[in-house]
Amino acid sequence: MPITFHILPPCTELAEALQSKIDHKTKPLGALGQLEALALQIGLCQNTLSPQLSQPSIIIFAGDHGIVESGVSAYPQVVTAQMIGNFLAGGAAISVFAKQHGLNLWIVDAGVNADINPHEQLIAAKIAKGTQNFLSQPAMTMAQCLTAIQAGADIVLQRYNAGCHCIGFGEMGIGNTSSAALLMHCLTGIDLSQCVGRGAGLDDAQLQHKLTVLKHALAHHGTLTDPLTALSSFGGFEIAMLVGAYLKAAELNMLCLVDGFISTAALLVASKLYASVVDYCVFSHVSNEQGHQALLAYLNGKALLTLDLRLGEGSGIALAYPLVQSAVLFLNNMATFDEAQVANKNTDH
Ligand SMILES: O=C(O)c1ccc[n+]([C@@H]2O[C@H](COP(=O)([O-])O)[C@@H](O)[C@H]2O)c1
Ligand SMILES: Cc1cc2nc[nH]c2cc1C
Repeated sequence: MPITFHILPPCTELAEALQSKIDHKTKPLGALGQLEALALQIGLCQNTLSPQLSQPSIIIFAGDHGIVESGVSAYPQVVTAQMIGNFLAGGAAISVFAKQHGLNLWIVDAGVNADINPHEQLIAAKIAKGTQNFLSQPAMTMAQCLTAIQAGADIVLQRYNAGCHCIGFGEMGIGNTSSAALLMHCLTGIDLSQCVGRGAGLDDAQLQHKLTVLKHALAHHGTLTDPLTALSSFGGFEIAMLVGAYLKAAELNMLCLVDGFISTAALLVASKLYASVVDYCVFSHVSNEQGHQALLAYLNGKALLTLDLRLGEGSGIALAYPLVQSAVLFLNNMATFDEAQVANKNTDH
């Protein structure tokens, strides 16, 4: 890959000590279930027995998609730019939930088809005003794709340097479930019909049309199995930036929170470049978008929440964040059997 990341699997040296710390807490062995696995993962990612969720942040990458002119979304393209206004004004679901949980929120213009006014929470990184329609040409050039990956990585490095060690990535882009579905099909081999869903809200007939359009796109490009070629052919600028963001976060040993279908498809691309990136990721929820469950299974991911969300914009991350917080808090603050003078499990029979 022309851009290099240095991603190692999390160091397992502390695994035994972390498990022992978890097992000595005042609870039946294993009784905190998935939170125990989460605490262990966070400790391993940060390589410490006492992890911290400093400056937890969500970054939303936004971009527009040329394929929208082929009628694959229930909503018009202009919604992407309008929702950026809503994010910045504090009126979107993610604005409300991020504020509820004390999460910093940043919005990245990765390639929205409009001029966006400067704002203190806006990061201007526009590659172009939307991608090309991938029905008959690549969505972007390879040079644009690499620039976007690097930009996503640079944005994460800035947050890291500002003290952030726990980060989640959301996305906004009318049409981007079409990109995600094609990426999933090309890189997993799962049948296209299993990867294509209703997105922001297609009816049955519209869903059939979307599947037909995406089949035509595949017929034009062929089933691309090289991750960067698939990404530049079918991706959005926001998806390419997400790829760079995940890879940089993993390189920096940051805990990475994953949102819904599109965010997970971007992680799939990243994992085909560097498999260990997934070890740094926590899957916040299973989206209602057709394909997400199979995609999580492909990545061996176990999601924290099943709430039938299909919103994107990092909303599942914000909702799952209190569970991540609870995992860290029990590991750091719960009493051991000795400290609380509680009798431990019988070992004499
Ligand atoms: O996160 C998800 O699982 C998810 C599922 C369906 C739709 N979305 C959001 O809806 C938009 C894409 O839907 P569509 O139908 O325009 O491709 C985009 O802005 C996503 O954030 C997100
Ligand atoms: C209104 C709206 C809000 C969204 N947020 C993320 N994707 C979205 C798609 C639509 C259509």
